[in-house]
Amino acid sequence: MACASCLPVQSKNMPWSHLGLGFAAAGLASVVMPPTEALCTPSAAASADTAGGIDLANAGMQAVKAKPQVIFVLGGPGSGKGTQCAKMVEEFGLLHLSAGDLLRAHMKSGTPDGNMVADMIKQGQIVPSRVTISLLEDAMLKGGKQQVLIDGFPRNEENRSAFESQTGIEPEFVLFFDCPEAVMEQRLLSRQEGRTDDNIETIRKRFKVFVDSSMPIIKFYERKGKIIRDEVELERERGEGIQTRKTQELVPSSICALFGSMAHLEAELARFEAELAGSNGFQAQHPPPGPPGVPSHPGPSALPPPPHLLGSGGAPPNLQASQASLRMPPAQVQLPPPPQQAGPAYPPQGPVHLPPPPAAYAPQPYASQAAQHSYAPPRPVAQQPMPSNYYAAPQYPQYTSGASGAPAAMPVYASAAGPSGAPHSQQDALAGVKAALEKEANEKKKKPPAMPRAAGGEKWWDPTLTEWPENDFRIFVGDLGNEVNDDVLAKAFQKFTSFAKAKVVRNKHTNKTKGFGFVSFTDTIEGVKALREMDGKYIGNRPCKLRKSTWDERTNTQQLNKKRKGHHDGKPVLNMKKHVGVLHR
Ligand SMILES: Nc1ncnc2c1ncn2[C@@H]1O[C@H](COP(=O)(O)OP(=O)(O)O)[C@@H](O)[C@H]1O
Ligand SMILES: O=c1ccn([C@@H]2O[C@H](COP(=O)(O)OP(=O)(O)O)[C@@H](O)[C@H]2O)c(=O)[nH]1
Repeated sequence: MACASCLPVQSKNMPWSHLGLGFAAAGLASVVMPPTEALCTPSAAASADTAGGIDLANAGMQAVKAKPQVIFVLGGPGSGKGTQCAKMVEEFGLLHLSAGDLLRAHMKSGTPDGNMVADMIKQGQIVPSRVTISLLEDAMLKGGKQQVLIDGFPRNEENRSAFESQTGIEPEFVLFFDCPEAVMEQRLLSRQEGRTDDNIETIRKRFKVFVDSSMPIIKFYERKGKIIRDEVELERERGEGIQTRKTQELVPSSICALFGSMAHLEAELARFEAELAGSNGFQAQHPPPGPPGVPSHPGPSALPPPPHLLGSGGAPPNLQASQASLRMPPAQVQLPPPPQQAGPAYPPQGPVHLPPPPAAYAPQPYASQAAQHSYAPPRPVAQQPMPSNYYAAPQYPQYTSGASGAPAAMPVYASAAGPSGAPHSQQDALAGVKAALEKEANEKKKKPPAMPRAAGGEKWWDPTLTEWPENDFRIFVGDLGNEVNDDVLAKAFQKFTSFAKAKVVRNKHTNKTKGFGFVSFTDTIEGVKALREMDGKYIGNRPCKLRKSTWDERTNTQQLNKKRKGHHDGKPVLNMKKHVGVLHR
């Protein structure tokens, strides 16, 4: 909570500017997010200036207002804003404020405003800005965090401009969950949170309001280059309607870029430059020159370790952990030969060659973290031998994109930014994220062959089908209890000598079993025998239901395409863009 004396000033006019010199400048915004009240005391502000032993004045840093860094999370009703925000909170420890939730809480206040809000929500209308913004402002102050996700706001132009003028805050970027209405409708109708607006009549009104009033906001931020769009990929899953995915890969890249660009990388770079231009002369700070003929170069930093390496005194545990999981081995930055004399004339100029990081350091997509607890433990960082003419740049959270581990943009040293090469704005970070996403999308296109699949009138490519033996006889096993896993299923069928593989199908997001699986046999006759013998037998604590899997009939490209009207040449015409499925049935 903010200190009492500051609060009235804060929530009215320029609420954040009095926070003054700050932790953002200390490079700690990305790592340490002290509660607002801590910053309201001169001593706390002073200690923030030197937190982690970094002398800001000497590092040549400028004071940065400690305004919250805001990410707007937008999308139609039911597009998954709340769901994905919860994941981001878990991953990055951000403050999540749902405008809708705040309004719903306000509804219960029984005040005239509260009653008005209740009516408007029931009608799917947008509540006047003054109400929503004051709720958001209060919640930001109370939340006391530097990075804030604002979910479901702004919903129209009036919301947007009022927020900006009232708080002085512009979003760093805007996550937009682009989801078809049919999917949103289905989700809202089964959301079952007892909301007065999750009925078909209001849902339709909300869709219209979204298109008429909120889409212009998306367009506005698109023009400013601030939109990060997450297009929903559809995937039909048995018994669970339409599922979507993808955000898990995109969001960490975006947030990572935000953290990186906002403060962390700037601080790292400032330290790096301060070191190079330091009054002691860089020869004194760096290791002895390399072998004859090899120009000497600056070595590892003599300055304090970067904040994310400070240990328990630094970041809150969730941030430490998530940053650790995003961390990469030190980049090797090839520097030009140093000048003859030390001094400010030696910031590194020209291009910097950053080798691609090993895939092992890619942040794990949420999907693969499903079975783990909130925070992935830091993975060990294998140090590579470093040639003597390389400089080990300080570690910082690298921009990696999703499971591919491909390096996302490196706006720090490589971007065409200011004279120091530092990223000057979130635009750089955003450009980095976009480049990373494009790269990732391109890499995905190049991914190893998947098998074509068709179900429910849709056709797509499914890479998981390649895990199975070729030309096998496969049985669909239904009615499995929750206790049946791959091992239990395998044990039930292992007595058949040509048994090859058993797999229980699980929800990618929750890892919960879907109650069915597949068993594969390399020999058809044995497969048929297993099918006859095992149908209705207990596996775990329930009798199973078996039938021959017809997956192969749906994976023959030529067959599929021949069936498709107007395509008789057998060329693949499946739409690969839409689906990356996990299931087969
Ligand atoms: N990827 C997804 N696949 C299937 N259902 C989802 C997905 N994301 C969210 N949902 C469900 O859809 C409903 C709406 O999601 P929610 O996050 O509340 O949307 P919003 O905040 O945009 O209105 C919730 O019941 C949620 O559990
Ligand atoms: O900034 C906001 C956010 C929400 N709402 C109201 O709250 C409802 C629910 O919004 P929420 O974001 O909770 O849910 P969504 O409709 O996106 O699922 C909306 O239809 C609006 O009536 C509003 O008026 N202003």
